[in-house]
Amino acid sequence: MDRILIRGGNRLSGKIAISGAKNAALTLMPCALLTDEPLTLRNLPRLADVDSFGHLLNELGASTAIEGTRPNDFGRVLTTRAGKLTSTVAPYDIVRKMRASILVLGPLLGRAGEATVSLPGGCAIGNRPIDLHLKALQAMGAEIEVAAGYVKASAPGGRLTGGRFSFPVVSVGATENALMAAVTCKGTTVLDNAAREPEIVDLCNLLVAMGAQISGIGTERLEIEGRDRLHGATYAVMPDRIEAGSYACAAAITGGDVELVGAAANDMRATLDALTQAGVTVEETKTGIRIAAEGKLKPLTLSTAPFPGFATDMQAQFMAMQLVAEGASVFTETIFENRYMHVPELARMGAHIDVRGRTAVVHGPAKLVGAPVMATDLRASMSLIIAGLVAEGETQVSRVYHLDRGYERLEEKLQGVGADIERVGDG
Ligand SMILES: CC(=O)N[C@H]1[C@@H](OP(=O)(O)OP(=O)(O)OC[C@H]2O[C@@H](n3ccc(=O)[nH]c3=O)[C@H](O)[C@@H]2O)O[C@H](CO)[C@@H](O)[C@@H]1O
Ligand SMILES: C=C(OP(=O)(O)O)C(=O)O
Repeated sequence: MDRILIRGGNRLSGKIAISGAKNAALTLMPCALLTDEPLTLRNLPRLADVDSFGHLLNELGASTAIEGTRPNDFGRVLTTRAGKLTSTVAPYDIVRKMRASILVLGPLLGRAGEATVSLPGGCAIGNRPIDLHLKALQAMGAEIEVAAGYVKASAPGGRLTGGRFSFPVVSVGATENALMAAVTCKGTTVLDNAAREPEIVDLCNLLVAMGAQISGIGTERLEIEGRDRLHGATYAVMPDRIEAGSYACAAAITGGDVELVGAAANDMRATLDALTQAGVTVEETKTGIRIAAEGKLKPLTLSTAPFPGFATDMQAQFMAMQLVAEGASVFTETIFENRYMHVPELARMGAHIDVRGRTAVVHGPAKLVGAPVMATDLRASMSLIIAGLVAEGETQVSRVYHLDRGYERLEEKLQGVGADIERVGDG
């Protein structure tokens, strides 16, 4: 199994190209199931999750063609055509690899009037139930049964009907599933307390490009007028705000000066505000965002929240960055119940972090020393890389398949700005 080796101490400087967003790609790809015409997505990142989603679409009868498969290509173009669905079953073998597979439920039900999707189960960061996905679809008339590890859903008479649903908790995935079903409904659907993440806006914009009628885009109330038919479209995936934020933390911890080329500042204000509060210079440039750090970082108090709040997907990377800040930083994780798995691994490198329930106190500054550490989930893995950039000696990160789910060519991008980092195989 591959490992990543980092020898700490290099200051990062230069430019990093930001890839298309994983979490947008994974909700745009299932939209191909909503039409018999081709859907072309540009700026698709080269990631394990994107490949798994392509396999799932093919399993359902779609044909996919990817351009830009040479090793040096960034931003692939994927054309998917689901002319005729040959199956409405998303099997366990594929779903277990990628939780986002649950996002075929809404579009399959909308287009075919039926869907059978394996329950995604929990994952390292929490239980992650899907009750709100199901309740939102039930509000559109879906009949749902959960048995033997599968969700079996059908639309009476073959078509969903518009309904009203208010999410008791903000859920990105449930809002996405509800939207993709609502665009096919007979009549109007109103979704209240909907998620407002930029990836939801990206999804709405694609659906509109496919002929959907949605008002309230970017707000917590979405009103969707169902359509008899959607058509194909060509659409570019938004830049990855979490990848950009991760490299911002990497640059800042090394006292570096890096331009995140292609990053969209409006999608990541809470991240940029937190960097500014830590004493990092954040400057919007013509082509992206410049991150420059000098001197000691200041401690932070951060609490995760749905957008526009501070993203849970940025918590681990900020925690790593704050290891070198002058004083105690306080983190509160409000979205997922088990998202501090990086803490014991960071402790192996010399970090002092106290966890009490949802709160973690980071006692900085720590003297970090390289160690063998284990990646436990995607963003936790990135926090180990960030700490490794300033640790004395060599840090070895194992289980790098977590990183490959969400960071396109991580080593290459970090090498390009001066990091001493490489991937090695066991053989
Ligand atoms: C592929 C993708 O886009 N993943 C993102 C998505 O995950 P995902 O869509 O799974 O996260 P949600 O926004 O749904 O989860 C938010 C909270 O709602 C709870 N919940 C969710 C659904 C449900 O039916 N019932 C329920 O109780 C969850 O347990 C969690 O506590 O948003 C998360 C929150 O920003 C991010 O961390 C993930 O990176
Ligand atoms: C938690 C994440 O992803 P997923 O929902 O795909 O597990 C993430 O991107 O940080």
